Amino acid sequence: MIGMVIGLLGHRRQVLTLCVMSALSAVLQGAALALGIPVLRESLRHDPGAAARWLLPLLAVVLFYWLTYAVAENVGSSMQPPLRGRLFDLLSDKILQLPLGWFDGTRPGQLTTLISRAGTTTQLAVSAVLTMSGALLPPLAVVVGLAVFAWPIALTVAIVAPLILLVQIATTAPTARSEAKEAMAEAEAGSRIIEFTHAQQPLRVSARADKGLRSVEKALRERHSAARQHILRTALLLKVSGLAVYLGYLAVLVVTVLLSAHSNMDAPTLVAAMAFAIWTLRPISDLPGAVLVWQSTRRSLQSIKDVLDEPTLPEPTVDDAPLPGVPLVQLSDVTFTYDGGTAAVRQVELTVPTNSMTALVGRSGSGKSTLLHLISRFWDVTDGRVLIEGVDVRNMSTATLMSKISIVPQDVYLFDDTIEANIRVGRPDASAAEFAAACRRAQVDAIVDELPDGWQTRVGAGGTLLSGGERQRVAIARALLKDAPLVLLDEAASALDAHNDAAITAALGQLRQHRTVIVVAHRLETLTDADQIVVLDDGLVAETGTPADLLARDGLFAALWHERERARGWRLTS
Ligand SMILES: Nc1ncnc2c1ncn2[C@@H]1O[C@H](COP(=O)(O)OP(=O)(O)OP(=O)(O)O)[C@@H](O)[C@H]1O
Repeated sequence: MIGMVIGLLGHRRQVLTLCVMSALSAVLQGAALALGIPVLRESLRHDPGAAARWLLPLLAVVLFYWLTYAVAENVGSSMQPPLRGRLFDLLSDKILQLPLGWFDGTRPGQLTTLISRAGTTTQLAVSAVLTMSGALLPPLAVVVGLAVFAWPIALTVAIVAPLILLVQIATTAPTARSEAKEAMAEAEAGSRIIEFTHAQQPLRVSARADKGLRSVEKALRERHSAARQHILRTALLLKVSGLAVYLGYLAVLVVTVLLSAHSNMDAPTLVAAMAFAIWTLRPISDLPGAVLVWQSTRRSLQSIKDVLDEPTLPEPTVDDAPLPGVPLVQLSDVTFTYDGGTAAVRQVELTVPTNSMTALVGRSGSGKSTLLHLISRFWDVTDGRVLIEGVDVRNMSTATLMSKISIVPQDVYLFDDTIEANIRVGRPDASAAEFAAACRRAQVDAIVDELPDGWQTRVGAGGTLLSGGERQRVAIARALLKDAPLVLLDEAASALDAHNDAAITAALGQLRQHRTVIVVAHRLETLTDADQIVVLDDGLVAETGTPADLLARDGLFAALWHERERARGWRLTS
């Protein structure tokens, strides 16, 4: 684990100083106790002079012990903030480098748990070093001391102590397993509770709230049973290891009795040796707890290491220069397969002329969002090339690529901050006039008029104070303010209210005036307004053309169009 801490977090000198000082102080603690053996023996012999002669070295060892322990503790506590800081730095740097696609699914939840536990992990790693050395080394030093005065008793301890350790190791392994199982059950129960709170609306609408509750109850029951099993195993471990230690005491007593009968060792030597031998076995009972802490800290460090080892997308050292006069976006023979899945998009050819609007259409799962993600390099293509201004996105730094793209996702995430701060994320140094113009064009000022504190209204975590359509308008204002040449927009799949629908149509109209827009289109207005429609079917481009051409062709687009038209009760008039 020490190598892992150094490998992950550096601070080699402090970590090694901590280990050396902890080990030294533990050995000195044992030596101080070992020096107590002759003091006790000479006192029992009523020879205070001889006993006093041992007191001076004893005092020197105690002082050194105190000094090294103080240094170890000081190093341990003073290295906590830098270790924790380094861990947060590493994790946050990694978050910035990980491909955006990595954050799909359950990973953000796991990352949150890791980050929230990171502080405790470094603390536990340091205290595990102190506890382990304190439990192991002093008994060893005392055994060496015992060997000088009463070797048969030292030999007994040297045989009994490893046996006690073996018993403890045998009982610690299942306890470690039950601890890991409990941690997993706890994480699962946490996820189920979060899911249950988030899914209240659909659950109640479908009158299935009890079903959601049942899954929470099941997870809680499993967590309860895992916790119970862990408590039982821990109790058993403590009892069995306690019993092993008592049997060890008994062995020392038996050997002492045998020595009193069959050896010429005097009573003071026997009593002193026996007392310290019994003491030697005591700290061994602290070991199981220390080993459990050691193992769980190791597991936490391993999870952190796994995240840090996640592959990042390669970054070029120098960006390729954009080519003049080429279409803004070109996809050439693009195929992409998610880990372990089948190809989500296949052999896609797509040209998006500068300052045009391209609408991606297709049934659910046909690959529309995947195409948007590949253009913004959430992932690298499996085959083919994505070109922006004629440059392969793999030959562009993330900063350059992101300066060219604004993304308006379907589920817009807003920070728990004011509405103004959320829009200014697009371009923090925008002037007041630029900010006002972007908000007007995205029709956000109409939203703000209704809010209690105007632009300074806080929108809540994720933006829950606003409706989905309003959040998209805020994201469009961000995109207008950022002024990137390419806007990738994933329209909300669910129907918007009439007011938001009209506002989004107007905002999109503003966006497309000076920018290239690629939109995953769910609304008929967007389809009518698009310069080009690309219809995807099971990852393949099935049709490409203007809305009128495709309707005339009466193929997949026409079928999708009529489905949506029926759903809205609309009819194409132009
Ligand atoms: N992160 C992922 N890991 C694995 N498979 C994925 C992932 N995201 C999407 N897929 C799969 O890739 C295929 C294309 O999905 P994609 O989300 O691009 O389709 P879509 O047309 O945007 O669908 P929708 O309209 O429902 O959003 C689907 O089969 C989907 O299950």
